[in-house]
Amino acid sequence: MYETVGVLLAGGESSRFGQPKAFAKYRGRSFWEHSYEVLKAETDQQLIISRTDLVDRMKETATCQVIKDNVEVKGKGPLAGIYTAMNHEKAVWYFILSCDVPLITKHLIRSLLDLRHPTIKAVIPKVNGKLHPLIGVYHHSVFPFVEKQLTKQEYKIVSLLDKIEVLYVSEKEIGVDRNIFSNINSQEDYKQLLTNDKISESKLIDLDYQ
Ligand SMILES: Nc1nc2c(ncn2[C@@H]2O[C@H](COP(=O)(O)OP(=O)(O)OP(=O)(O)O)[C@@H](O)[C@H]2O)c(=O)[nH]1
Repeated sequence: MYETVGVLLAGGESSRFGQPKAFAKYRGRSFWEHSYEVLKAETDQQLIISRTDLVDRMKETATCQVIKDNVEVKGKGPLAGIYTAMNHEKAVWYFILSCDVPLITKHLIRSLLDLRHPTIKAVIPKVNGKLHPLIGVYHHSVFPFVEKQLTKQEYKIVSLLDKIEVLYVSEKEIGVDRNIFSNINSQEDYKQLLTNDKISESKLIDLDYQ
């Protein structure tokens, strides 16, 4: 049994994005590869949970197992991905990470893992009052709660957080910029990401030039 398994959630419909967002490119790499890289650096083993039609493409690059959601929970959203991962690979802790946060850093993953404690079941960022349950640490004992929620067709992850002991931590407490939590749902979000990037890159060039 591993101490920490990094779970990359890369399934879902991407209906707001209009195409599988896991494969959108940012700085020369697919979104999912950005999440995979930080998990690989900070966890003992990694697992990617995705859709049947995307699994083969990810296997070309990933050096961990890439599996599809369990058939009985398929199409039920991120909670289904968490269920599939916990059911497939036994670990003490799981770092759950979505595939649509391309600014994510290893430092953030490590900082959240460092906050694990025997009396809590999850460590979740709360940024400017907004929860980020798909960038968080979960203890294995959360699994029965996940299972029960799916049985009751209660798919919201915030409902899960209401039932377990959670340590909420702000970006200020971790000492990171809130931009790294940006998650890309729509083409508008994506355009914004690329626009911001060009601005920051040009700023860097200007600074170098001075
Ligand atoms: N394994 C798995 N991952 C999922 C599932 N649904 C969403 N995800 C992942 O969870 C994260 C958040 O997904 P959302 O943006 O809420 O949902 P989505 O279905 O991808 O996109 P929308 O259709 O636009 O809501 C992303 O990393 C998705 O890849 C699912 O059913 N299974």
